[in-house]
Amino acid sequence: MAHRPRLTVLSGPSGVGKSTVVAHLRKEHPEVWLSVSATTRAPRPGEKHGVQYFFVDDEEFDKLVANGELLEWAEFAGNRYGTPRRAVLDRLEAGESVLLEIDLQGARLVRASMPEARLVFLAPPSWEELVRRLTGRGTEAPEVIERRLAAARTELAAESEFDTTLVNTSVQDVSAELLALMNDE
Ligand SMILES: Nc1ncnc2c1ncn2[C@@H]1O[C@H](COP(=O)(O)OP(=O)(O)OP(=O)(O)O)[C@@H](O)[C@H]1O
Ligand SMILES: Nc1nc2c(ncn2[C@@H]2O[C@H](COP(=O)(O)O)[C@@H](O)[C@H]2O)c(=O)[nH]1
Repeated sequence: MAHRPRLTVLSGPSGVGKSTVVAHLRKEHPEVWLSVSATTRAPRPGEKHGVQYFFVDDEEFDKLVANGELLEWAEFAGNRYGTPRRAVLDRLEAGESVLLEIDLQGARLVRASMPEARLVFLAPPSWEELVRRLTGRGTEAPEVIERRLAAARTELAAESEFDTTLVNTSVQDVSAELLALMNDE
């Protein structure tokens, strides 16, 4: 019997390894469909429009919101991020599984509008390791790292709102666990 279509939301503090885990999962299982969000954040070196994000300016983001084109959106550490609604609904309606990688505020909004969604929290092995990963990534200025760590304290305190927690000690192990959850009946 085919597994039923499922919306899976992966959240967790900035730097915990969400993108790394999802990239590993999709390399081994290219059939896993990940929603590409819109953001007002500037691209990091190597990021491409339409691949990691749809990079838009404030005016374009305002239009997406005004036209109801976002399933959810949130402001995170000084930038706005949102999930394009149509692409997600098309896949769910076609019976396919969908993966969203979004922040806590977005996860709460999805839970409110689509209670059947499965919410997965990715946790760091320790606070010190989270700081090491976020700092070691080398993509944000020190003041942005501070903002993201402040948000991380709030996100870690909300872990109990999620259906499942996965601890990101090993990228390989946790991506296999995530796939198993997505395929779970
Ligand atoms: N299991 C792991 N062990 C060691 N380092 C890891 C692990 N997972 C991810 N990392 C490293 O941690 C850093 C942050 O990872 P990543 O960018 O995937 O985090 P993120 O949760 O997507 O962050 P953000 O929410 O800010 O986009 C990267 O340098 C990545 O290589
Ligand atoms: N609510 C939403 N959050 C999103 C979305 N896309 C990404 N994110 C989250 O934003 C932060 C920061 O991401 P970064 O790429 O700037 O490091 C992180 O927690 C992402 O998961 C979205 O569409 N909606």
